[in-house]
Amino acid sequence: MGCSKWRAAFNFGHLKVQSKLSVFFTMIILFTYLFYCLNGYCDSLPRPVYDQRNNLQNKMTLNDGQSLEQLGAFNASPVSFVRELSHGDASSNNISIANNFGSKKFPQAIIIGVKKGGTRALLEFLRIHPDVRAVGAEPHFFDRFYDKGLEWYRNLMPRTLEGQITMEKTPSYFITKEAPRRVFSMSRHTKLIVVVRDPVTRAVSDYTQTLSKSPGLPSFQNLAFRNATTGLIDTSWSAVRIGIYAKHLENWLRYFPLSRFLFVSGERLVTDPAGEMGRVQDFLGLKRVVTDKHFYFNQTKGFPCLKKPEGSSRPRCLGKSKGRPHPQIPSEVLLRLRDFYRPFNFKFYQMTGHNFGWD
Ligand SMILES: Nc1ncnc2c1ncn2[C@@H]1O[C@H](COP(=O)(O)OS(=O)(=O)O)[C@@H](OP(=O)(O)O)[C@H]1O
Repeated sequence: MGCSKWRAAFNFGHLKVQSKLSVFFTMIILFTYLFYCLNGYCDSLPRPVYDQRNNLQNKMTLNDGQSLEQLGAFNASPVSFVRELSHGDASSNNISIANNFGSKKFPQAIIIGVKKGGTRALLEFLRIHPDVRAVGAEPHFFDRFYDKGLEWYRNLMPRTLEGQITMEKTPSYFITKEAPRRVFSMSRHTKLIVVVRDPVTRAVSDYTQTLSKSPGLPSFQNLAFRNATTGLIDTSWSAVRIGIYAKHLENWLRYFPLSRFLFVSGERLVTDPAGEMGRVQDFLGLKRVVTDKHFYFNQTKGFPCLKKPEGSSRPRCLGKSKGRPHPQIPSEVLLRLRDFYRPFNFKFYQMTGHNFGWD
């Protein structure tokens, strides 16, 4: 009797130890999995079936040039819990654990230019929209990293749910010869946004940026003129070349109809951000969620800033490299440059059907 009581007690104790051990091991497995995921390795786990299908579709895209939408890749279903690393630029390098569902899709809309036009402002304003998800940093896929392949590109994208738009911005696409053909072969339905700004101011802005990195840079006029006495403009200088918008647009129009483009005025993006954002949201087929309620004019910065940027409840202006004071350039130099751009600007107004009022 006494013996069997001990045996029962021992068995019971044994069971308790066993269940404690199994709880302990389950916890270890769970924590290891969580740790694994938080370090971003979940993506390297075997892919869900839909992903393999997309991979196949990508290969088909490369072979026959058909768009992915036609093949149904944009209708991919939700995937498992994965940490999302926001690809923000240095100023918004925040890690979020949100957005566990959805899939990485090719961008349906790209801000392709122009450098110093106000592209960062536009992207940050768009990111407030709940139906827009964008890569923060510039991927430079269609100009620098095309060799890495479309899968590499798609992997850079944030996850989106059905109805959300994936976006990126890389202003150098606009002046890259191969970019139109490459974007077209990804999807001919891609919406293209170009933020344009008075090419003279843009050139000075471009020069200011280079000067901030290389203080020993020759003067603006030294770089802008091939011959100072004749006033011949050096079109090989990128700060000048980028502003010949008509020439770059011609290259894009070989692949995309005008209806696929939206030209945003860089000037109006500063003076009337809500108005310009209304046009952008209409073009993207989005509800007009971003309105004048989202902006306030920051007197110190001299630019509109966001009351509530994406992922924050505090007002925020763009970083110091946006809205920099420009060096004083002699007025005759600016006038000469303005004369140089005039015919190109008119051609651009004709091509786009929009007078930007730079002349
Ligand atoms: N809201 C707001 N805040 C700050 N800056 C603004 C804003 N809206 C437009 N801009 C103008 O954006 C210019 C920089 O353009 P980008 O963002 O296209 O530059 S870049 O090509 O990505 O380097 C930048 O050029 P600079 O003034 O020469 O610095 C600004 O004039």
